[in-house]
Amino acid sequence: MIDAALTDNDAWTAWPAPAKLNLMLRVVGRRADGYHELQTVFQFVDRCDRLHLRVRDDGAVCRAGELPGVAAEADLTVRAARALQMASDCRLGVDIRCEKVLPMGGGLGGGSSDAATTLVALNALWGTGFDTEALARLALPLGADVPVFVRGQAAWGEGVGERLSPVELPEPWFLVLAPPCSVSTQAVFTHPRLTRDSKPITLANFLDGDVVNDCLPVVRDEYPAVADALEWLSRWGEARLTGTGACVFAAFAERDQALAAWEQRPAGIDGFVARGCNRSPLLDRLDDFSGQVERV
Ligand SMILES: C[C@@](CO)(OP(=O)(O)O)[C@H](O)COP(=O)(O)OP(=O)(O)OC[C@H]1O[C@@H](n2ccc(N)nc2=O)[C@H](O)[C@@H]1O
Ligand SMILES: Nc1ncnc2c1ncn2[C@@H]1O[C@H](COP(=O)(O)OP(=O)(O)O)[C@@H](O)[C@H]1O
Repeated sequence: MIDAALTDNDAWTAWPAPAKLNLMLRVVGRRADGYHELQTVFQFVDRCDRLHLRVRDDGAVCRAGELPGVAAEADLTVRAARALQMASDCRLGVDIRCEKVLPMGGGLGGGSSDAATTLVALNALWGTGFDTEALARLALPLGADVPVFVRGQAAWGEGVGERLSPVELPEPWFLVLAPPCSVSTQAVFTHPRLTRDSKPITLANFLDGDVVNDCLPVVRDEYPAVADALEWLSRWGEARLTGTGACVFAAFAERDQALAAWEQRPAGIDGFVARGCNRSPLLDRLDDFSGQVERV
């Protein structure tokens, strides 16, 4: 258990929950339960939601603040905290405030990342002592994308995204555009025209430039705002869809190039420029925190 000085009084701690990009995504099959078998490459970007956590000694898990359209009981941060409590018999509780920066339902995995950050941060704050493997197992029932955020390393993913192998990739700058529409992951995966039998590829094929996202044709046809954003972005480089969208992105060697493109964006579109990272900012924060605890 950590020192009382770090859990006392108004001791809020802040933790980053970064976005991910799917640098490619192939749908290679469908399981009996309806879930799809994927091949994907995850990389983080240094654009993050910020979670504020304050340990409580009464065991309650309370959300402080609102998240539009998400009831407290459905909030992935609350569900993650409860999952950790159940797995550990921990008697401590937490107040959770999420400073939302990432667009919701955009394929950037913000909700999944919030859940992963809650698991990792509370494991440290509550002193529950799970290792990364155990936390990743707790993460999967919360969502297919949660384990990669717990592990915090860019990864080649298979299965529903839970079979992960760390990869070292170039870390370019990305211009990410968030078209003004929301795409339902479930609607894409149940779409009759979704390709579900892509031939599996290898990491070497991906590194050689095979960066197809099988969800793209369906999403582009059904969501004109995504089609427009892709068309505009393709002036600057290879325009890709992350996950099931709606966000699209392109890579740039230099930050200034990405910012120059961003300056010329079409009116009414949101987005940001961020750096690709193979190591999640969450791991750096965890190292800082652990160093702090050791010094107390
Ligand atoms: C497609 C991906 C790629 O990274 O990203 P997003 O676009 O959502 O960010 C993920 O696999 C999404 O993961 P996540 O958003 O956690 O999905 P879940 O909540 O587990 O599933 C939402 C719904 O999508 C369908 N689903 C999801 C994943 C998958 N491999 N096959 C599916 O058929 C299921 O119908 C499920 O009910
Ligand atoms: N803390 C949370 N942050 C964002 N979304 C959440 C959260 N908790 C639950 N959700 C739900 O998860 C859905 C998917 O969110 P998100 O991870 O942002 O998108 P995506 O899965 O497309 O990358 C949201 O539309 C919302 O209903």
